Amino acid sequence: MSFQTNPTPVMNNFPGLPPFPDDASTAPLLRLSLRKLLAGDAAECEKLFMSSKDIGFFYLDLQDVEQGTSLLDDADALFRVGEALFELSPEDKQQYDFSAQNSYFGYKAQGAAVVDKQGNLDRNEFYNVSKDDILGVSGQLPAPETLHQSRARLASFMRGSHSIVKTILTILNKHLRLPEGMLSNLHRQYAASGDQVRFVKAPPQPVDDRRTALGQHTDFGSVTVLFNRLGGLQVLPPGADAEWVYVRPLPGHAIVNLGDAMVKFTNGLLRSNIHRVVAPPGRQADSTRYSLVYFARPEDSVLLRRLEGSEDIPRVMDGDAEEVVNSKDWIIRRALGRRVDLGGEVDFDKAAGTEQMSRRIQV
Ligand SMILES: O=C(O)CCC(=O)C(=O)O
Ligand SMILES: [Fe+2]
Repeated sequence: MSFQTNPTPVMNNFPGLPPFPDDASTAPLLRLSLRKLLAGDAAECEKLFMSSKDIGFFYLDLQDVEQGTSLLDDADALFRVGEALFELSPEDKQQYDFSAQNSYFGYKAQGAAVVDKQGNLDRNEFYNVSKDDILGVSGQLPAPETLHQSRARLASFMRGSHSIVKTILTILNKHLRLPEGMLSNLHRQYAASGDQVRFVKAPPQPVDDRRTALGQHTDFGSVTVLFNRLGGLQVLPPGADAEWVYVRPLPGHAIVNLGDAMVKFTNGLLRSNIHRVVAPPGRQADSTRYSLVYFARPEDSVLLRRLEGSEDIPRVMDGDAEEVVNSKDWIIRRALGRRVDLGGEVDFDKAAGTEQMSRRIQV
């Protein structure tokens, strides 16, 4: 297969879905090429570092290299798996909610979590599939037949996404001037971690009652690779007067963003942007919205704190010292802390991540 060397043209809309409205305000995210990043193109790697510091979100063009097109094929296949998965009856799906066992893998019904301090409930359902389960690092969780049949596809998608995450981490490692391989070694594919695929479904909302489907948050882990097709994802740019803007989905691209772990490792040098999901804009609001996500997280036992070994990473000031938590506990607290169906009181702030730092508001 041959690939062009110029940036691939952007196709604005997904065939078969209503278009994203041209008048919606959108985040000006950079569009990076996976092929160039893999080739070590200096300008492209610099753009990756800048985006990771300023916004913490970018598009990754997957169309110009085989590793990218095969990930796009896997994502297409898994979109179909996601549709079938959520067709199961509510009772069938509920059997796979493992939150009572302190696990965030498996199913989360719509309305099982709060989206804000006022206690409004979410409007999407999830199914979280563990990387360790699919790649044989841990035992297998019970799962619906649809997922059993898709294990090979899930494994391929997980390996492909993980490999892209490693490419990103290696570039960031170099630009941060950390000892060689440091970030990568905290994210070994075959070590126990909270890495997961998430299937998401949000049905169209009533015309007179459109609300936030997924509350504002920063992602809990290191790097997120996201595929969505309808608008609705919004980011909050830095600064006190910032207003929410949409991230326009682009065919052939993943949306990549950094999570809390990267903020903690770099004491705020890299940014994990606050984002949320609202009803899709314009004519898209009447369609069912699906997304597919790969969340890469540090290995379970990794402590989330400033990494040693680079003068470029700001020192933690006296008085700013934070509680040090390992990756596993951090994710459990964040993932389950806003669930309303676990019998306890929900303390919205206790389940927070690096949102406050993400705002970049000087106090
Ligand atoms: O559905 C999306 O576009 C984003 C989902 C998301 O932010 C998440 O699951 O953490
Ligand atoms: Fe997210």
